[in-house]
Amino acid sequence: MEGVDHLAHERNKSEFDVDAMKIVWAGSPHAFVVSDRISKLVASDPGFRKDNRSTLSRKELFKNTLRKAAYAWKTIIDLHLSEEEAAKLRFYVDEPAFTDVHWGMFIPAIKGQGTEEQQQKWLPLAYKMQIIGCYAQTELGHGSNVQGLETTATFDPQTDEFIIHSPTLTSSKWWPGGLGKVATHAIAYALLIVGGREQGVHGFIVQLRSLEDHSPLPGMTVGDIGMKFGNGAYNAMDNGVLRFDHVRIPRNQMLMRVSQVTCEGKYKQSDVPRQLVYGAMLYVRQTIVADASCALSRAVCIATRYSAVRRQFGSQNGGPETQVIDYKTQQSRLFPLLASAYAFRFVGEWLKWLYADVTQRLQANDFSTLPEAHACTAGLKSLTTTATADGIEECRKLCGGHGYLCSSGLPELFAVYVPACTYEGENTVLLLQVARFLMKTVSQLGSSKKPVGTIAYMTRVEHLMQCRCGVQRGFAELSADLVEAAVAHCQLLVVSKFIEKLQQEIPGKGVKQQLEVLCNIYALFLLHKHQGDFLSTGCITPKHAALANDELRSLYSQVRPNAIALVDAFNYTDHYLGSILGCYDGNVYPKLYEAAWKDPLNESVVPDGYHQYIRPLLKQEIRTARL
Ligand SMILES: CCCCCCCC/C=C\CCCCCCCCCCCCC/C=C/C(=O)SCCNC(=O)CCNC(=O)[C@H](O)C(C)(C)COP(=O)(O)OP(=O)(O)OC[C@H]1O[C@@H](n2cnc3c(N)ncnc32)[C@H](O)[C@@H]1OP(=O)(O)O
Ligand SMILES: Cc1cc2nc3c(=O)[nH]c(=O)nc-3n(C[C@H](O)[C@H](O)[C@H](O)COP(=O)(O)OP(=O)(O)OC[C@H]3O[C@@H](n4cnc5c(N)ncnc54)[C@H](O)[C@@H]3O)c2cc1C
Repeated sequence: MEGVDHLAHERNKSEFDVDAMKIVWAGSPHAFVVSDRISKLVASDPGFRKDNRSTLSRKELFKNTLRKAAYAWKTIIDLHLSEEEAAKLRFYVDEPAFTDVHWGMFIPAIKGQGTEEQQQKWLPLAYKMQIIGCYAQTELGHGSNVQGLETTATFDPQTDEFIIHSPTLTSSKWWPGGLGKVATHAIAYALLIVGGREQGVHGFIVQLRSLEDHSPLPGMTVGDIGMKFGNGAYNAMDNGVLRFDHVRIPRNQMLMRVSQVTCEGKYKQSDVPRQLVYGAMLYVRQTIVADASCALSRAVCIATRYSAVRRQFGSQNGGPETQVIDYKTQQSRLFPLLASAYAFRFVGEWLKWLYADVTQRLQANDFSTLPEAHACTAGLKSLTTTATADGIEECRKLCGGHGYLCSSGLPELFAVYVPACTYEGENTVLLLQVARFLMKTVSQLGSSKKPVGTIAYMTRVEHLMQCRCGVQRGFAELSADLVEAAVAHCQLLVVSKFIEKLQQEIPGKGVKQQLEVLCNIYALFLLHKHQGDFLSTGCITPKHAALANDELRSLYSQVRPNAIALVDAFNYTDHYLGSILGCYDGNVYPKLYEAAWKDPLNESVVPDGYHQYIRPLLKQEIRTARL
C-alpha cells in the first residue's frame, strides 16, 4: 500500500488551517520558510543518513559524526548558508557533536567574558573553525559547586604567564563535550591566584592540541571519559577528561572583561558584576528551553500518529477495533503533553526575547535585570527539561511494546535528551537558585524596592506580605518545599506567557481557537495534578476542582479531531522524526516488518555461535564443549 496516506481520514477531520499553524509554530513566515527548506535539504541528502546509527560501534559512530560535521560545514560554505540556516542545518542533522559546544559555549564565553581585543583575536579563528573550542568547567570532584573547582591558575609576574595546574585527581576536568578527542582549545575555569591570594574562579583560553598534528601539547593529559547512558547517539560526543601539569599560558589569555590581572600582578575588578563569569550558562540555558519544545513535540508527534494507527479492542459486529487515541485514558496522558509542547514553544520564544533584552542592557552597563534573567533561565531550563524527559518516556509507554523498539525513535530520543536535566546546571540545584531569588524578593516586599517584571504579582499575594520577615532563615531546612514553590513560580510563567501569546493577533482559520483549547488544557491539567496544594491553601474549593476536571474532559474531546493536524503543524520530516511509528503516512506495520529484516542479527538464518553454544546444549554435549 505504498504511497497511501493511512492518516488521511484523520487529516480531513481537522477544523483549522494547518499551514497557518505551521507558521505560528515556526515563529514567523520567514522562520517557517527557512526551516522547511533546510529540513528537506537534510532529509534528501544521503550524507546525513542516520537510520543506521544504532548498529554502529562507538568508534564507527564517532568517526561517522566527524564525517557528518565536516560535510555539514562544507555544505554551509558551499551554499553560503546564513547563521540562522546553519543553526537549522545542525538541528535537522540531529546528531550531538563537538560543534555544539564550540558554537554553543566556547564562542559565547569569549563574546561574553572576553575584552574587545580578545574577541578580535579569537573569534575570527573560531568562526572559521580554524580552532575548535570546548567549555572545560566541570571537574571530577565538582560540577554544581563552581566556586569549589580545584584547578589553579597562578600568575607568574616573572614571565607574565599563568601556570594552569591540576593539583589533585578530583581537579581533573571531567565531562566537557568535544574535549576528549577533537577540541584544539578550551575555555578552562580555574581558581585564580595572584600574589599568593585566591581571587575566585575565572575563565582562561588554553590551547590543548597541536594545530599541526593534533597531539596534546606538553603538560596535558587528555582523553575520552567513556560510554554514556543508552548506547545511543550521545556517544557521538567525546566528553573528555583533562589534567594540567603546570601548563603555562600568556597573561592575555585570561578572559578579562569582568576582572583583570596587570603585568605587575595587580588584580582589578571592572564595574560589571562577577556573575558575568556565568554568562555562557545563561545563554545556553535559554537555548535549552527553546529546544525542549522540539524534543517534546517530536515524541508527541510519534505517539499521536501511532495512537491513531493502533487499534485494540472494541470491534462492533466485525467492524474495526477502536483506535487507541479514542480511549479517554490515552487522551488524558497524551493531550497534556501536546499542550505542553506548544506551551514550551511560546515560553521559549519569550525567553529568547528576555535574553536579547538583558544582553543589550549588559552591553550598556545596565545590570538591573540580570538576577531576574538568571532566575527565569535557570527555572525554565529546569522545568521544561524535566517535563520533556518525563514526557518522552510517557510517549514511549503510550506506544505500547513497539515504543521499546529502536525503530520507534523514542529510546534514542530519550537517551540523547535526558542529560539535559543534569548538564548546564542540575535541575534541583537550579530550582534552588530560583527559590533564593524568590525569597530575596519576598524579604523586600513592603520596602521601597517594588518587584517588577515576572515577580510583580508578588505584591498582590496577601499571604506573602505576612511571611516576609524571616524568610531568609531556615532556607536549607525548608529547601524541599522551596523547590516546589520555585516550580510553581515557573509554571505560572509558562501559563502567563501562553495567555500573552493568545492576546496577540493570530491569523488563520481556527488557529487561535485551537491554541486556546491547548492553553486551557495546560493550565487545568496543572490545576488537576496539584489540586491537593490548591485545596489545602484554599485557593480553590472542591467544587472548583470537580469543575476543572469536567472541563478537561470536554477539552480533550475538542482536541481529538484535530490531534493529527496539531502534530502535522510541527512540520517534521520523516528523516528528522526517525521513527517508523511516527511516519507521516501512518503505514506502520509493513515498515516495522521490513525494518526487522534489516537487523544485523537477521543477516544469517542460523546465528553465529550456533555450533559453539546452542548445538552443544541441544545435543547434551555441554560438558565436552569448548566454551
Ligand atoms: C554533526 C552535525 C554538525 C553540524 C554542524 C553545523 C555547524 C554548526 C552551526 C551552527 C550551530 C549552532 C549550534 C548551537 C547549539 C547550542 C546548543 C548548546 C548545547 C550545549 C550542550 C551542553 C553541554 C553541557 C555543558 C555544561 O554542562 S557546562 C557546565 C555547566 N555547569 C553548571 O551549570 C554549574 C551549575 N552551577 C552554577 O551555575 C553555580 O555554581 C550556582 C549553582 C549558580 C551557584 O553559584 P555560586 O556562585 O556558588 O553561588 P551563589 O552564591 O548561589 O551565587 C552567587 C550569585 O550569582 C548569581 N548567579 C548564579 N549564576 C548566575 C548566572 N548564570 N547568571 C547571573 N547570575 C548568576 C546568584 O543568583 C547569586 O546572586 P546573589 O548573590 O545576588 O543572590
Ligand atoms: C552529557 C553531559 C554533558 C556535559 N557537558 C559539559 C561540558 O561541556 N562542560 C562542562 O564543564 N561540564 C559538562 N557537563 C557537566 C555538567 O555540567 C554537570 O554534571 C552538572 O552541572 C551537574 O553537576 P554534578 O555532576 O557535580 O552533580 P552534583 O552536584 O554532584 O549532583 C548530584 C546530586 O546532588 C544534588 N545537589 C548538589 N548540590 C546540591 C545543593 N546545594 N543542594 C541540594 N542538592 C544538591 C543534585 O541535585 C543531585 O541530585 C556535562 C554533563 C553531562 C551529563
